[in-house]
Amino acid sequence: MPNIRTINNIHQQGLACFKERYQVAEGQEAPDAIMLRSANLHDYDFPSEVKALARCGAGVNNIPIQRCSEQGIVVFNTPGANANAVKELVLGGMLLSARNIAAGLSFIEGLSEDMDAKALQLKVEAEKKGFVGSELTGKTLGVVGLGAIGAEVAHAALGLGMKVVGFDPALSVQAAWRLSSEVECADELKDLLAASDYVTIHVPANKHTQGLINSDNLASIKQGAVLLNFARGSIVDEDALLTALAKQQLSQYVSDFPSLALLKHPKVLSLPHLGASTNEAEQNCAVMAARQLIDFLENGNIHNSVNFPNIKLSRTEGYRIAFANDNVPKVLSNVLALLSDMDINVIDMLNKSRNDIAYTLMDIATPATTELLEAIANVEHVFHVNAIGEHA
Ligand SMILES: NC(=O)C1=CN([C@@H]2O[C@H](COP(=O)(O)OP(=O)(O)OC[C@H]3O[C@@H](n4cnc5c(N)ncnc54)[C@H](O)[C@@H]3O)[C@@H](O)[C@H]2O)C=CC1
Ligand SMILES: O=C(O)CCC(=O)C(=O)O
Repeated sequence: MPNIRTINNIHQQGLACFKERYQVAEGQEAPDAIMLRSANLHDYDFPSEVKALARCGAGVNNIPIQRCSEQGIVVFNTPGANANAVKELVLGGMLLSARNIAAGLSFIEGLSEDMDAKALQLKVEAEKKGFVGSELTGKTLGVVGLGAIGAEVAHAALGLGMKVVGFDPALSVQAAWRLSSEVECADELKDLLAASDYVTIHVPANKHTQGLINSDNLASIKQGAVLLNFARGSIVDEDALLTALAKQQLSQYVSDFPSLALLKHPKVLSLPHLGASTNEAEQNCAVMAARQLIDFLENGNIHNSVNFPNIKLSRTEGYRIAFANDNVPKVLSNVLALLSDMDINVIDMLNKSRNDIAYTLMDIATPATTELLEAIANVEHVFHVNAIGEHA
């Protein structure tokens, strides 16, 4: 029975996918796979049994991808499964800032209950001029990153009557197909920043996007613009942000990632990483992650991995083995020669590669023995081998 270790709060519907065929628990010993959300695994010791990690969510900056690849651990995420939840909160963030909602709420909270009803009305009507906002319709929204979330935000903003400018030099063909032609594409980030009343960031956090919004780029931003960050804190350089706020270059920063330097800043609205915290998104992510893990553990198939190639080989007959190797010539032929020497017939086979990693699914006529698995593991450049399902 395969073991699944959970880290973080994983939606019950996702856990239910494993049925009684799996042992699933927080702190589960000898896990075949780990399911998690935002926990930081950079210093985590992966037990030797771990074959896969499933991140119930989009961002994988909390996972040491390179180390996982080296250990033959397939890392999955759940693209798009929480995009609607983030989109709705970004809209909330724009409205919070456009209509001074947080300031209005704290004004009301600060009112004395000792007033009579008439005094309360007079106070409210007298003070409301201090909270006058502006409307989103007719304003320009700049969307940095037009993937699953960026596209949803762009479309919702068009629906509110905003003009939308996007920037995404690495946009996938699939993402381009789902994007409305009403979204104007900027050639340079600076062009987007100069044109936008609101700028919202939806790129992954990685070494290329760290400090993407820096003093150089902020110097181009339209005077008084609002910056929204529901992607990751590290994408915005904090010193540059504080300077831009002090110089009124930016009027507000709305972020899902509180930091000590910004905590009490009057022009910063911070939320406690709530972008994906809806029942629907948590369920979508957990169910998608669980299904991907099950297909991997039971069939070796890979769908939505961030480090291994996508692969799907239908099950017909025979006994399945999977192996991963450095993506260099001769490995497959060496493994096939070995099978031939051992008089083992191959019924079906599929080999895919992605960057430095090649991965093969093979259905053989007889159950894989320990001897066979060890022999494949010893082929030069093979770094992981596994018998899938029932074997000798
Ligand atoms: N606040 C929250 O709770 C959540 C935050 N996120 C964050 O949002 C990020 C984006 O999520 P998705 O839209 O689902 O990912 P996605 O992979 O669908 O889209 C990301 C897009 O960013 C683009 N991109 C990458 N580098 C870029 C750059 N330098 N400039 C412009 N575009 C660039 C990519 O080409 C891609 O189209 C995640 O990586 C995660 O960090 C995601 C879900 C929830
Ligand atoms: O699990 C969560 O609440 C965080 C989601 C998130 O940040 C992501 O999907 O990248």
